[in-house]
Amino acid sequence: MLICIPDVLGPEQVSQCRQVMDKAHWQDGRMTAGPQSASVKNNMQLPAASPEARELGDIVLDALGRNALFLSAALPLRILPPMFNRYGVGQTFGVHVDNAIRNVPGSATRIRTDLSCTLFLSEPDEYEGGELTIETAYGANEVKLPAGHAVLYPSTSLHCVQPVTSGARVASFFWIQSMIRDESPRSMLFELDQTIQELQGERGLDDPASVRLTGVYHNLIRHWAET
Ligand SMILES: O=C(O)CCC(=O)C(=O)O
Ligand SMILES: [Fe+2]
Repeated sequence: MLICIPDVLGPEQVSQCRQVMDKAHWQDGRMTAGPQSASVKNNMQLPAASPEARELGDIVLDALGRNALFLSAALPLRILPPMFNRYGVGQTFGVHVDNAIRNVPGSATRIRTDLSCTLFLSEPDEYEGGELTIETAYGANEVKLPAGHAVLYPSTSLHCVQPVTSGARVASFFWIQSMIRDESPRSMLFELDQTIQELQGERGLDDPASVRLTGVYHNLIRHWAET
């Protein structure tokens, strides 16, 4: 399942991020890639330990923690510190799958990457190309979203970033270990949660059928979740 999450950051937060990124020192993106992805990766990144990456990462994490759609879709257990990338003209990231396990920089903690997320920080009219192409069972999806919007997709998917042919594309990207390891139960829980919220909107929070369904939702989480 591929989910677009609008307005993770508002316009002021996007411009705050952009100002910090404009002044930051960038490094070759291959520094954080495994051997297969390094061979197809050609972009720039903010060093993970840099003050800029930490400052911006906190803004993104804070926004994610308040985003009901993100929380419902990802059911996050751990989120890796957000990273930031830039593709100038001619830069691209060829087809790859993200590493299954990643170390949290500067700690012994490792996370399993269940979900990958790109939060767009450039407006679509600032660059040509640069679509994030995600392969799904139903074909390839090309994703290019307004600045401040994010796409969440299973880390099991093959994906690539098309070459940028004019302008530059900046984004935040990060990985999530979900409380629900597998895509299929996670998607069902998301559907159920969204449906319950719709029912509650129509019938009120104390509608008996919605209350029973809310019970089912939590009991399924109890059944499936790793904490
Ligand atoms: O830039 C993007 O949208 C995705 C980056 C990516 O796939 C990666 O760093 O593994
Ligand atoms: Fe990737």
